[in-house]
Amino acid sequence: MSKTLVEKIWDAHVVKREEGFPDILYIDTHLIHEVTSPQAFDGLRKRGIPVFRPKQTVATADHNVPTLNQHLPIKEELSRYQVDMLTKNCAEFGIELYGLGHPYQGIVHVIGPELGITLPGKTMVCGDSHTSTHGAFGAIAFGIGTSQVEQVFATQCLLQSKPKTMKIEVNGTLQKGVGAKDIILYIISKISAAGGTGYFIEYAGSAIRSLSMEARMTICNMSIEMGARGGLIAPDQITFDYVEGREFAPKGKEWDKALAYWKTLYSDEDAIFDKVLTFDAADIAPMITYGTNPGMGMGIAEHIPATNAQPESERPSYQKALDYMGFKDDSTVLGNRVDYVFIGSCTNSRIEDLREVASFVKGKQKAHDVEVWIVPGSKQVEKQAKEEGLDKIFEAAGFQLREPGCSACLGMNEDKIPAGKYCVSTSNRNFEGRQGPNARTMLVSPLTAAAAAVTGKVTDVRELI
Ligand SMILES: CC(C)[C@H](C(=O)O)[C@@H](O)C(=O)O
Ligand code: SF4
Repeated sequence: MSKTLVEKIWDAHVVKREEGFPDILYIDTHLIHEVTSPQAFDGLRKRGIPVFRPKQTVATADHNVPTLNQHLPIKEELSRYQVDMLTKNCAEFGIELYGLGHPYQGIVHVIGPELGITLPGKTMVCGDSHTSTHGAFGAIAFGIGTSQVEQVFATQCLLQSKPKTMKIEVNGTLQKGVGAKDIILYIISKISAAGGTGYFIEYAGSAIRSLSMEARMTICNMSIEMGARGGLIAPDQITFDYVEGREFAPKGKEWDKALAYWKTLYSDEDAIFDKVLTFDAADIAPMITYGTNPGMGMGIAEHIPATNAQPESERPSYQKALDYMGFKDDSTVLGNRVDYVFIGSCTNSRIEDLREVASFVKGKQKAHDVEVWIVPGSKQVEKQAKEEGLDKIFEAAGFQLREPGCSACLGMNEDKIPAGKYCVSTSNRNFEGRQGPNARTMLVSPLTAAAAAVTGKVTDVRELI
């Protein structure tokens, strides 16, 4: 029987299936961080049980870490406590930790791929919604809650019912100045922040196939922002080339064996998806969000949709979102003031993102009243950026290159955007207060963020390249 890619990987991991019950699904890799693991460790302690397969668990400190002076003790008390707890728990339960100061430390969804921990065909979970990022390799990767973290610790399995499948095809060629972030913001703006609810999404089509691994990660990362359980892309030569030689990737005979299996990981020609959507890459412009969920996005030169054009029941919340942002319906955001530019997060903090920004700003200066933060996704990205001299370009432009962590993606550490300020951000969520109480977030691509940094206002990057 023909199968979708999700079905192939899922079925290969079912330990037990019983009619009328969720499957018992084997989990190959469990990633953890300081926010969603403490209660799960406490649960184990209360029950007096160990982590069943600690070698299949990897930990990092990312959400609560400062991005300046990481060698000093963490100033915020709660953050320090969270990070200390993770260190203590990992030591007690025998889990490898890439904590502050470790050369592999970084955002959990950045370090998995770069270390070769993320591989095609795997099942991967983390107590974090953006675990979908790892799907870029053709893995089933999804976020879980803290009680499920405890379940995986104890059994290396999860009770899960098989998701519905959706295929999203993007075909054709992208316009100049348009990248992966614009593709995913465009898709979410078309199907809404709830449009993927209940589905596992496979991204396909020529525009997706032509993307680098890092760009594919940007796409899969935001699957959760349309409510999907996860997103993935069938592995191909681009995937294999990326994985080969990485620290924990299979080597020698193991590599050959793995590769032979990975080459079987695609949706069969006549596989049936529960839903199929198709988009044309040429229709996608540089995107920006104007509201308080990632579905409230538009081409940067368009006008904010009219409140009257919304379904009547949604008008009050639509208007509330625009009020929060200080925007009027049917107006443009082009030229709007920008106070902060944040280039970072598990969506856009990898070396290609930094290179793209650097090549745009080389020889340019940031606008004087804008604060620009570049936060690499990991120590390795930071190191590489410096080796390539990107730090010098950022410095000359007046950008601040900080140390790795989730940073201003969410207000859980010292990096917060002040109330009322506008932040053009390469992160993935623009919820009220996400970047700090009353901060206003506009989600964009790294290139659009770089353009805003240089002009000090919302700018159509197509006019500058
Ligand atoms: C803190 C964590 C649980 C959360 C998530 O699950 O996504 C965070 O990473 C986020 O992006 O909001
Ligand atoms: S960078 Fe942002 S979205 Fe990604 S894991 Fe950290 S807080 Fe969540």
